[in-house]
Amino acid sequence: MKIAVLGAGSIGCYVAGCLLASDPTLSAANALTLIGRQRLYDDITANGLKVTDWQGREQLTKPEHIAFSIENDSLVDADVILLCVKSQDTEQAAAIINQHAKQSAVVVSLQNGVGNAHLLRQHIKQCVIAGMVPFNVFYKGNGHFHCGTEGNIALEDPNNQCSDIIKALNNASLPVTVYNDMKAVQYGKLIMNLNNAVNALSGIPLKSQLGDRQYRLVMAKVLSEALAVLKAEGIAPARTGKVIPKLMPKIMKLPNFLFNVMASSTLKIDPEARSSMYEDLALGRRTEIDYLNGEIVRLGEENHIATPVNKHIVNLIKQHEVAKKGSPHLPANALLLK
Ligand SMILES: NC(=O)C1=CN([C@@H]2O[C@H](COP(=O)(O)OP(=O)(O)OC[C@H]3O[C@@H](n4cnc5c(N)ncnc54)[C@H](OP(=O)(O)O)[C@@H]3O)[C@@H](O)[C@H]2O)C=CC1
Ligand SMILES: CC(C)(CO)C(=O)C(=O)O
Repeated sequence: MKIAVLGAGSIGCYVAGCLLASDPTLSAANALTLIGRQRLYDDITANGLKVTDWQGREQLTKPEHIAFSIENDSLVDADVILLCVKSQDTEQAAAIINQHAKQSAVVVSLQNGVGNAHLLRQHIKQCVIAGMVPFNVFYKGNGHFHCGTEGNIALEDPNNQCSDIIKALNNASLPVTVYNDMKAVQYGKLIMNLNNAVNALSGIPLKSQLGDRQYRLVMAKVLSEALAVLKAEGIAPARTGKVIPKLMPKIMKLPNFLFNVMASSTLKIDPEARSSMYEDLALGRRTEIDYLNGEIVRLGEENHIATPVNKHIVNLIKQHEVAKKGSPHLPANALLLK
């Protein structure tokens, strides 16, 4: 099996680093190629790929064992394409797959957002598998990618086309759970991802942000709006972490001492972890806001349900995307409409 990671950033490099470190035959057979940008090409071909996690994983793959390409035609012989670009780049990635990949390749979307697999199916002929990555990965520089939270990768596999990649991921200690109803899983993850923007605007690590009741009260409002909208759409988001989505607003409202008791058993999170949207603001990149809180605003409009807090958060993120000055470090009360 030849694997290509299209969009080698935080998730792509972490997954690739775990796969390469766990199976030396992948690099010996040139069976895993990362396709990404010059910036990470320069870093990884100089420093190698180091993957660590909050539970003590520490694996290094040396530069000479890594195939990193900035050319899209490196997709040509891939049997499995792990698609790890941001949602706003999916359509362009589909065009690249159309141009360069084999018809028999299986394209696995490891992206956040609920529409990527559907969009891919509209544009490419290859088999598309919807996936979901529950854990957080943060790029620390010098080829180092750190995973700061827990969880199994979720995949669908209706026609048993993923057994080899699932085996490889499991072997790399990236356990996979196969779901029949990925739509519910993706909406469950969307619910979790509504915190990405709050975290990016706060500018503090996820653990500190969730430990602060004022930010949690913002999240309670964001989540209540989202759950009302999904209910109107007839979507029951699956539980993707330890907490049932519909209980989340209540949990967010708990006083600190009760929240901390609950979090100590359900929320395993590295003190340094931050959302991918924080990283996007920090690096002056476009964020996925339109596909996360923006999706709730869109569904709210379709169902005539007001989503003022999500709307305000979408506007704030867009404002700070344009400013390109990183996180604005806003206090919680600035995330609520006056
Ligand atoms: N980071 C995290 O903790 C998590 C992220 N996710 C999801 O995973 C997906 C990927 O996120 P993440 O890894 O953080 O994103 P990154 O931005 O770190 O990685 C994506 C990389 O792909 C590059 N890219 C985009 N288009 C192409 C292309 N056509 N050819 C080659 N490279 C390309 C981007 O470059 P450029 O910046 O120049 O566009 C970027 O370097 C997102 O949907 C995200 O929501 C899911 C769970 C956790
Ligand atoms: C932090 C996490 C894991 C959940 O919100 C995430 O998906 C992201 O950073 O994009």
